[in-house]
Amino acid sequence: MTRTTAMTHAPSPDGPNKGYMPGFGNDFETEALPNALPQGQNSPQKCAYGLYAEQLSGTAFTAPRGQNERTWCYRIRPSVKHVSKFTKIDVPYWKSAPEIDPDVISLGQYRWDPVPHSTEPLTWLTGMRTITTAGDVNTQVGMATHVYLVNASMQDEYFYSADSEMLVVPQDGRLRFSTELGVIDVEPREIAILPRGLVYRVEVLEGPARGFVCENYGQKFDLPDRGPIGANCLANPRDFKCPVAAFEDRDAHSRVVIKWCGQFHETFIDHSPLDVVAWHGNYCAYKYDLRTYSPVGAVLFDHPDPSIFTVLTAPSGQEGTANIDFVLFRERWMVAENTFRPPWYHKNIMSEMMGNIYGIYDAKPKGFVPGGISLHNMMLPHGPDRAAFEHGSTEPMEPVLQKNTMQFMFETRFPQHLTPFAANEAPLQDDYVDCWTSIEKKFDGTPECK
Ligand SMILES: O=C(O)Cc1cc(O)ccc1O
Ligand SMILES: [Fe+2]
Repeated sequence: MTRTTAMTHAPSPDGPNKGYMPGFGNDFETEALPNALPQGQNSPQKCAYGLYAEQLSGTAFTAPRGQNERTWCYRIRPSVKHVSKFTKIDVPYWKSAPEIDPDVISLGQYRWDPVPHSTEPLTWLTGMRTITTAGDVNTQVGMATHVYLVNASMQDEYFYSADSEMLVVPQDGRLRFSTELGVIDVEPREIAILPRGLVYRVEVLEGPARGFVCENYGQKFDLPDRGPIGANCLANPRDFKCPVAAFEDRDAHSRVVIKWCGQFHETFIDHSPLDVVAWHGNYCAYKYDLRTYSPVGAVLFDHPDPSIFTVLTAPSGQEGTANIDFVLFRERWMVAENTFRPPWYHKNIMSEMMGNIYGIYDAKPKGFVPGGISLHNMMLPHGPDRAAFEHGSTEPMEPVLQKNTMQFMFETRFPQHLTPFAANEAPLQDDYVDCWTSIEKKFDGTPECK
């Protein structure tokens, strides 16, 4: 995929983008101090303000031009000054693949109530609760899904994941990600993407905060090709927002935690590592407002595959078979005639993890509540519950505005394995499969539709 052009200046903080630069995968440039960014070259002998030049490579140097991502940072100290000796630490609820517990059965259809907020202080690190893992973090394939419960800000504490790109889907509360490349604030109905290797601190703007995370071990999320849909709709590139440069020149005893090959390590330094004064490049953190997603669907009959609602896709190397698809079910008109409009019954080679951001999901009018999760693993049958089937097969075929609805799916080609937390501690609904038990046999050998 070929990327679009550069923003050459930061938008006004009062303009429509309020401190963010619009565009997906753009080659951005931004500076928090005038003329901090060298022009015409990356590595001058001496940088302005005594800054150090440093490259952050998000792809192999030789990745094809359309995929090649890197950012040049002009910073108060090189990153190597932001680490000292590493010590391994325990972050017991944050798991990585392969994590296959012999006592946990992942084969099944599962649904959870929202994981309750905690009364104990929990940060982005201590509040991460892994639900499933898939693939292998060491070979950079697959993913993990998490619920985060955050009610405490990180103070003089920073984090980066060498393992993964993190897709954050808030469901409750508001968070601030102060990153090396600038500040991203997110709330429910928005998402944030934090690239592999980028250092950040997470603060609570409005708590307690809860949401979902997809930790992508593989190739980065990209916009899906639109095929015959054409140049517009679904997620439009200009609605992705990347922060302008912002830096901290602050001395304080600080802890940096690094996730690396599934293990966590800490190191202590005497200053804030968020010291990038200016940067240019196309490897960056960004956010996206899910309300700007323009769904396209069937306008006459039948129910298309849910891939029609893909927001972002992370390729796996096999064309058309994603490591992860991030799919959004949002408000839309249902107009198909002579059609069973809810999702059809289904057995899928891909594994479907779903979360409810708000409202009612048409296949499950009860039980799949905001903050809740469901998992329909590889080749396990699922579909509308009895109430949804009865409604969908008898409702008048008039246009219906499906209101108050926003759910998402992390769909992966790899089977997902439940963590012991998901199986034993999280509020698993023991009776989930009963939602299909009372589906009637309607067949009686006569040809009439029942
Ligand atoms: O609810 C699900 O399982 C997700 C889903 C939605 C849809 O519209 C069609 C198929 C599908 O798997
Ligand atoms: Fe499905």
